Amino acid sequence: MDFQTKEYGGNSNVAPNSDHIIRNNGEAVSPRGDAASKLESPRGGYLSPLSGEEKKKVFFESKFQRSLKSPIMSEPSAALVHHVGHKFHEVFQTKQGHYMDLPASKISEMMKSNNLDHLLLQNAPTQSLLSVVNGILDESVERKNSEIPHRVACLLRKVVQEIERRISTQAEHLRTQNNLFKAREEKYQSRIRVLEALASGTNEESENEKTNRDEKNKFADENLIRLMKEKDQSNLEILALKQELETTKKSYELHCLELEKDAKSAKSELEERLKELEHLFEESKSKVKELESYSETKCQSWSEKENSYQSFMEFQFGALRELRLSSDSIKKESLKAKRSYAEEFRSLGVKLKTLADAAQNYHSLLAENRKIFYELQELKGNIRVYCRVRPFLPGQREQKTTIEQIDENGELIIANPSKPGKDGQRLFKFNKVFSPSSTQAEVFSDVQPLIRSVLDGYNVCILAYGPTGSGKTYTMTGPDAANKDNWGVNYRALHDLFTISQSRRSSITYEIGVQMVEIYNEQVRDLLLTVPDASMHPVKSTSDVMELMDKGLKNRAVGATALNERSSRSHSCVTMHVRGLDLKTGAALHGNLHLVDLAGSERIDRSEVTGDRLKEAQHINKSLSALGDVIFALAQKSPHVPYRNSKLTQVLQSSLGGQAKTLMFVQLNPEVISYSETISTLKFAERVSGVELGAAKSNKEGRDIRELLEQVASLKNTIAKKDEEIEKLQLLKSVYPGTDGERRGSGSLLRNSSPSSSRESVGGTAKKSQKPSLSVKGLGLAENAASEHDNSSEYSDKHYSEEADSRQSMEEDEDEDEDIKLRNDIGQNIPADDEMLRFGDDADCEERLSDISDGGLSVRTELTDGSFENAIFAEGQAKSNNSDRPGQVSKISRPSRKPKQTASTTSSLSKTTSKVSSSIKRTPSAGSLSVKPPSRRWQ
Ligand SMILES: Nc1ncnc2c1ncn2[C@@H]1O[C@H](COP(=O)(O)OP(=O)(O)OP(=O)(O)O)[C@@H](O)[C@H]1O
Repeated sequence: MDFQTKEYGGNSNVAPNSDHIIRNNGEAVSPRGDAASKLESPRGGYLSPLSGEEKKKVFFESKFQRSLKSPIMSEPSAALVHHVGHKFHEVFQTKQGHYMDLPASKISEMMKSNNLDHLLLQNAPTQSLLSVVNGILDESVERKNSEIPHRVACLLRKVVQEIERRISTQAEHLRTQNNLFKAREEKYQSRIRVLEALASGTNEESENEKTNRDEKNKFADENLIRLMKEKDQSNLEILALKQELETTKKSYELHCLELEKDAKSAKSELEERLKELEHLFEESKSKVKELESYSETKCQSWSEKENSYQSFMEFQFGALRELRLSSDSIKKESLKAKRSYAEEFRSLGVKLKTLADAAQNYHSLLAENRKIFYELQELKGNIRVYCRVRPFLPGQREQKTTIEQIDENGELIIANPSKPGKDGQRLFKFNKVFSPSSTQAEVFSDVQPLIRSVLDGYNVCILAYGPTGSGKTYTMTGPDAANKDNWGVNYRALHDLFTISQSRRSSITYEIGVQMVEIYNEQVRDLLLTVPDASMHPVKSTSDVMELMDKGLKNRAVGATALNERSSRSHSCVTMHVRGLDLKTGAALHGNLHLVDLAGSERIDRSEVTGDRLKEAQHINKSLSALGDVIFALAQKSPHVPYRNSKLTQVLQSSLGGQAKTLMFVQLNPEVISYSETISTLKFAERVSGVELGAAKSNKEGRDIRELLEQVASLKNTIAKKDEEIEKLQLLKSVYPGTDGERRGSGSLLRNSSPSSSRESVGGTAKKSQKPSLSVKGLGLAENAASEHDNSSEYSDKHYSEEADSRQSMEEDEDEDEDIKLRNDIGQNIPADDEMLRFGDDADCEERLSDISDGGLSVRTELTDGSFENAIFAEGQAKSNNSDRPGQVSKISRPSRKPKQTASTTSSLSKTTSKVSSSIKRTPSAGSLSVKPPSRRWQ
């Protein structure tokens, strides 16, 4: 039975073939799926315009195909058929043509209704089943015995049963279809009948109507074709959509697979994570457990601690209670003690007040006493000596110094670099010592009162003495291109003079003139003019003076030495002449101010000079030596002072020996290399500070010396009274220890003041003969000395009369002869470069003023054999010794300046003197006698 052939029987385009099956989409496909055997669809690309019958057939066929696809047909879908058929062939044709050899197990498996092979059987295409049947039958035919094994028979039966089942199903379906067709046919028949009736009823209709109907039919046919086409189109679209759906399904499946894969990997990941988390959870659990146990132990220990603290606190509270009790009692005790202390303090306060009052009294007395002492000093006229130590210069590498100590009270300790320790130290005392750090302003502040006294009619002389490069010019003038801050004494003094004179102009009118000379190689030169006479320049202001001074400084002879790059090779002297007129009283006054920058006192061997420089140095040293002689003579109160020995001493005569106020700056180099120079300079300075010039006297009219002496006497009485008071205060203070310093101070002051007053009575105010001795005409320096007699002379009158000159020169000649003799006798003709050292050498014999009392002076002379000899001079006695110079204590132990009184002619000298003289003979000079300054001796 070939139902498919039957179905396609009417289609001329399709060759009915039992090897073809109908697919779901209506295509006839060979069971092998061969594309070449693909049947062309009646609605395919070969579609031609169909007749009405053909259209009906096509319509029918499509319906039939749909019914074949319906679930009534047990034929599986084309894809399934293809798949299952393939599988089915695999099962049965693994050994082609050997159905008989199929294993029994396989066949029995296939028999089982739930087995896969059974399913294969059920779903296999009918053609395949038939080919199996045919195959089996062919095999049995081929085999001679035609025996079919039981298992194959069973299989055959099964296959046949399946075919039967299908056929019966198909038959059933066909019947149903047939019935359906019949019903439809009837329906169409009735319609046809209706149409025929209609057609017969309209036979009479006109030909036109027939044409119309034909047209309508034609139109309907066309519509049908169009619809059919549309339908085909729709079918194609549906097919495409289906295919699309298939591909979408596939991609969806793929996507699903991917998703599934992702989900699987995510799942595995999550599972791993979960495992990890579980692991962590486990770990945390164990940690929590650990922590719990730890906190438990902690809790235990804390509770233990709490207990112990509790007990400790209780103990502490107990102790605190006890402490409070004891502190209360201590408080009470302390209050008691406080009260008693307050009581004691009160009484102490009362005592202290008494003491403070006493101290205040003491201090005022002290200040008063000091003032009196200074006044006395001024009246006494000692040459003031200020020492100034130069700092190390920039670039000076050697920083070792000989300056061991500088005290405010004017003490200076010099250390010998070759003798370390106390043994190598030497103490000097001056009015003031300025350290290297002292400023120009500080230095000037100590000079200022002297400068001011010039305007009151005093003569003032300020000298700078010291070795080369020690800062003499710096102190007097200032450094090169100095500004106001580092102006030296000169500029400041002049500035001060002008400032004060201006401030006093309502009561006194002043005229000021300036001179500037230098002494170079024993010649006096005017620095302001090129002529030898010193010119006097009236000046109106500081700037006038500064201009003149700058001019003068430029003219000054300077040269380089090994010790100083720009060494002053001359002594320079700036002199200010001040004349004042009191507008109220009509009194006239005149004062002079000498500002002297001495040439450097260098050792020739150190300065390494030759030729002209050597000559300069020799002159410088000679003049300084002459200055030393004058100082020595003044210190010794010698009746003869050798001013005439040098131009320098002549220029300074009035300042050194007159009633001028004289201040000497002793400049020191701090370097170790300058040690011997320093010592020599200091020894010289020491001598200078011991020189008494007598009371300074103002060159004011109507002022009498006697008044001053009376003043001194009354001052002495006042000092004596104050001393008594101080002694009383000291006694009072000794009751309250802790004020020793003051007591000591007072003591020292007592020691200073008392002998000075005594000494005053001896040394007193020596009135010295004043001789105008300067040969330089018009210099006016000697005017100071002659001022008492010269008040009426005109300011411009600078010349002394011929008569005076000749008289003076006779006297000077005598003095000079005497000096030369003396110098020859006592061996002073030592080399000029070493002359100043005469004052520095230690004497074998030392004269000490051991005790000074009001009535006289006791001189204690240390003899060479170590014994001492005392000589006491009363004021009268001294006077009788030297009627010209009352109170002078010269020639006690000093060898006579006369040749007959020297050590070589000892016959006229006393035993003591001869002893001293013989000791002096052993020293190179008479100047080696050491006369200590009063300030040092009295300590
Ligand atoms: N107090 C000081 N502060 C700073 N520098 C100083 C001081 N004293 C001196 N000097 C410097 O030391 C050097 C030498 O000083 P100065 O020329 O004044 O010495 P001097 O004693 O006048 O020398 P000479 O005798 O050779 O003329 C200069 O350069 C100077 O500026």
